[in-house]
Amino acid sequence: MPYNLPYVAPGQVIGLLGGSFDPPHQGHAQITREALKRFGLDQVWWLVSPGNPLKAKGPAPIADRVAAARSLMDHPRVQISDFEAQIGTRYTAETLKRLQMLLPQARFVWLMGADNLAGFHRWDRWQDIMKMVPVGVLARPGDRMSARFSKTARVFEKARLDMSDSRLLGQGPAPRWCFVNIPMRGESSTELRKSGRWPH
Ligand SMILES: Nc1ncnc2c1ncn2[C@@H]1O[C@H](COP(=O)(O)OP(=O)(O)OP(=O)(O)O)[C@@H](O)[C@H]1O
Ligand SMILES: O=C(O)c1ccc[n+]([C@@H]2O[C@H](COP(=O)([O-])O)[C@@H](O)[C@H]2O)c1
Repeated sequence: MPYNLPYVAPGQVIGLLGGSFDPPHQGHAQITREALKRFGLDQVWWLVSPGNPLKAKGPAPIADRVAAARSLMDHPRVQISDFEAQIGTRYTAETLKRLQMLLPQARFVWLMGADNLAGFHRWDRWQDIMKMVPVGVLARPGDRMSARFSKTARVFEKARLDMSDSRLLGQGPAPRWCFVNIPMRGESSTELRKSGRWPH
């Protein structure tokens, strides 16, 4: 498989969790386990970003973040990838376009925490992203309301799937998105960097 991507059988549903992972933490692990269950995913790939285009300060070296992610998340259905660094992009729309071209047999679902839905309308080609892949949103402490009343939630109101149908998210065409309430964890990379537990 090119770019060291895992094998994908026809029709498999792959959740993509893009992130800075600077550092990775149990909040990432929690939403990944919940996404596998709640959205009926076959695999989740953590796409370790070369750097969020909206964050002014660059993250720690990608090799360190990938290594930390691999040691934190050892799960048979989760893969850690530096695909975006390999193809030279930081933009999700471009990443999705390339993955869909490379793996036409796969069904991709974009995953994110509620904080990212709240600011999603600032992402490059955000409406195109919504039309390219279904989007699964996972509750995060403090962000449920801002996500619910976000511009994206309003513009794509009709494409929202009820939480009780979350397992169908990857089975139908985009645009469709689903917010799920899950047992939440409060960890954040910002807090871990401040506490000095990440040597960067
Ligand atoms: N505790 C958490 N609960 C729910 N979602 C989370 C949590 N932590 C991170 N996420 C989600 O995981 C993805 C990657 O997050 P990221 O790597 O930026 O971690 P972060 O803790 O939000 O980092 P930072 O504090 O540097 O912004 C994002 O979609 C984010 O919303
Ligand atoms: O494509 C964009 O414009 C864009 C803007 C902001 C964030 N993203 C992606 O969203 C993911 C989450 O970013 P972060 O820094 O919150 O972990 C990560 O994969 C980023 O590359 C993408």
